[in-house]
Amino acid sequence: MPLLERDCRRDEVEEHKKNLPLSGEPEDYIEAYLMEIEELKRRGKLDRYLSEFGLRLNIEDLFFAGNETTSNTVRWCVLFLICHPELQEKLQAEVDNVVGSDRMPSLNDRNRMQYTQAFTMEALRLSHLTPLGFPHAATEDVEIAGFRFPKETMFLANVRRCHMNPKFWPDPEKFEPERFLNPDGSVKTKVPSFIPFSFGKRQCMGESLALMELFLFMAIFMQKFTFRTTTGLPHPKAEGVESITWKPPKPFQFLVEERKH
Ligand code: HEM
Repeated sequence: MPLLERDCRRDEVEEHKKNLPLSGEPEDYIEAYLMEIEELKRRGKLDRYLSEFGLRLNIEDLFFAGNETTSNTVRWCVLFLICHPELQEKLQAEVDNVVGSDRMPSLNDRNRMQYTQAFTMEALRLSHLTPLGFPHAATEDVEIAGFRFPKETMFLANVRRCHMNPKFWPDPEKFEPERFLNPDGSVKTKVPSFIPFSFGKRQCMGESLALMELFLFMAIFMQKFTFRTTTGLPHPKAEGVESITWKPPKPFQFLVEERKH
């Protein structure tokens, strides 16, 4: 039996099973899933799509899809901060104005912290963490724009090309959060050629969660710390590890200084 099938997340699921049967609202995803299995079993309607093995794979998927992506985007954000100390000052001014230093930033502050949101979006654009998205295959023969694609043709979303296309992004290599702001300072909601979470039926399920997390990371970092290079000079260039599937930033050193309010 493959290792994944035998061991993956078994302990978490077994731990949750000790709380069953539950009567009230589920407290987390695992409880909700297990309760649904129980309910379908009771009604004689359990099919092969819901199972404990499926649950364990789902948990593994969520950890994989949500963990590396978000943590690498935070690393990109820190790298862009040390490349652009002047933008870091703008972010700090925004959090100081909106939140101050007596309480932690929260998601309720998000709508009033447009520059922080725009900075994060620009980091997502320029890092294009998944340069070609994830591969998908046609489930049947299709014709698109006059081209015929047989069943099982592999399709890739060219995220890198969309994010670096000068038609949509003048001077595309430049890190410029203002691209994501309307003239009145509000954040743009529909941005053509911006697909960090891909698009269509299989687009990232964690997009809203990721944007919430990234906002909180940036707002809290900027309230509490200043990030600098070890030389005191701006970091020369934000470079990633070049690969067609995955683009984390190249390793870099930095100093974290606590802000005195
Ligand atoms: C900055 C953070 C993130 C980025 C850049 C990102 C990006 C992506 C991309 C490009 C895809 C592929 C979509 C496709 O197949 O066309 C994807 C899929 C997915 N993401 Fe994310 N993601 C992020 C965070 C998260 C988080 C926090 C979660 C959940 C905890 C998550 C869960 C998923 C799942 C479950 C899928 C598969 C969706 C499916 O195949 O139907 N992601 N993500």
